[in-house]
Amino acid sequence: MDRIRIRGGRPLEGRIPVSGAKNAALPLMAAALLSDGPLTLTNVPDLADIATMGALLAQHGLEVAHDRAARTLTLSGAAGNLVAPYDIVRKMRASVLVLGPLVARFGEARVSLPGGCAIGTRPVDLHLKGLEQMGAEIALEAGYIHAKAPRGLRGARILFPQVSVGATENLLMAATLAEGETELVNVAREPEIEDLARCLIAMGARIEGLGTDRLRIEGVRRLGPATHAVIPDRIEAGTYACAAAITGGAVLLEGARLDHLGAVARILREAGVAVEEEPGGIRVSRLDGLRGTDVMTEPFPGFATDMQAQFMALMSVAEGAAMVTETIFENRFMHVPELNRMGARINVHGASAIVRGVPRLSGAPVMATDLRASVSLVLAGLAAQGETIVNRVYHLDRGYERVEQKLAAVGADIERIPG
Ligand SMILES: CC(=O)N[C@H]1[C@@H](OP(=O)(O)OP(=O)(O)OC[C@H]2O[C@@H](n3ccc(=O)[nH]c3=O)[C@H](O)[C@@H]2O)O[C@H](CO)[C@@H](O)[C@@H]1O
Ligand SMILES: C=C(OP(=O)(O)O)C(=O)O
Repeated sequence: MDRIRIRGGRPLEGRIPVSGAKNAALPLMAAALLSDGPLTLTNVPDLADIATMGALLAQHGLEVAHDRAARTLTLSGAAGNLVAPYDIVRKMRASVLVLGPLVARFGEARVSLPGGCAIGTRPVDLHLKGLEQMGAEIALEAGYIHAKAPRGLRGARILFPQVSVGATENLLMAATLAEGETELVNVAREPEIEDLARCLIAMGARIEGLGTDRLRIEGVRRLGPATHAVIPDRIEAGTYACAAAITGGAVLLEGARLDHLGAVARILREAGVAVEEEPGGIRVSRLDGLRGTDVMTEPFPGFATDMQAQFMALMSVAEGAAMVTETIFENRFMHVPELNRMGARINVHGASAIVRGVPRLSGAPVMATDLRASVSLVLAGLAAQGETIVNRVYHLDRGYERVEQKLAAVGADIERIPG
């Protein structure tokens, strides 16, 4: 298994290109099941998760043409096999996003239950209840969700008791081919949802309410071909903003969008980081010292849970204390013991962590069990004195494209050790 070696202490200076968003690209790929295509996606990041979703769609029967150099993915054909097997779904929870499109288009699907993961139990009850409201019959059999709607789905008014990104995406896709009107209320407003809706509209779907917490979808008989550019990855941008800040550097995040950062930009500014939009992207630089700043994760436009671990790494070297409260996932503090091994002073009390800033972290061998926890250790390593080895790099490869190359290009002493 590959590892990453970092020798910390170098301020990052220069430009970092921001890739297309993983969490936008994955549902967009699932949307290809709704038509014969071709659906051409541009600005697709080259990541392990994209390869996994490509393999899932290929085994459903789609033709998947991925031109990595051109960052383009073309998906065409109709699904012949309606089963999403455990072996693929277990690798990536976003696989469950094939459920809505398959049932809406083919009247049936068998999708492995994704199960829990390192950050929490992550049930899919809201996805299933919504599909039931649209007329699907759902049974759980041998670890699989079996959904049937032989006469197709019908429009419904679905009120989400809790904001869910994945359930919004699954039901939005399903509703595009349902008979009649669907109203989705209290939907997630993450930029990835609007990106999906725009692509569906380009395919011929009728959707209103983009960017709001209420989506109205008038079902159509069929969807057609489209070409769509994936939005820039706001979490990758936020991560590299923290990298610049933790090293006392200044970088231009090429292609990043300030309106997609939501509360992340405001909180970084409160912490003493300059965040300014420029024609080519977002410029981030640390002003004087970092200030301990409290933060609570919330659905968009609140502070993203996917930025919590990175911000905690930043706060571990800030002046004063910060309270970091995680409200989305029940177990998303696995980075804490590892950061503490690097000299951080963090205590967890239930859903909150108190971070008491220290003047300096020290390098250590570390590992993490999920994507954002892993990258928070990379950030800590960039600021730490001495050498840090981050193990289990496959977590990073799920969501960060060429992380070591992008950071080395702006002055970090970082390399991948194949193994
Ligand atoms: C591929 C992708 O885009 N992943 C993102 C997506 O995950 P994902 O779509 O899985 O996250 P959700 O927004 O659905 O989850 C939010 C909360 O709702 C709960 N819940 C969700 C569905 C459900 O049926 N029942 C239920 O109880 C979850 O356990 C969690 O506590 O949004 C998360 C929240 O911004 C991000 O951290 C993930 O990076
Ligand atoms: C939690 C994440 O992804 P997933 O939902 O695919 O696990 C993430 O991107 O931080």
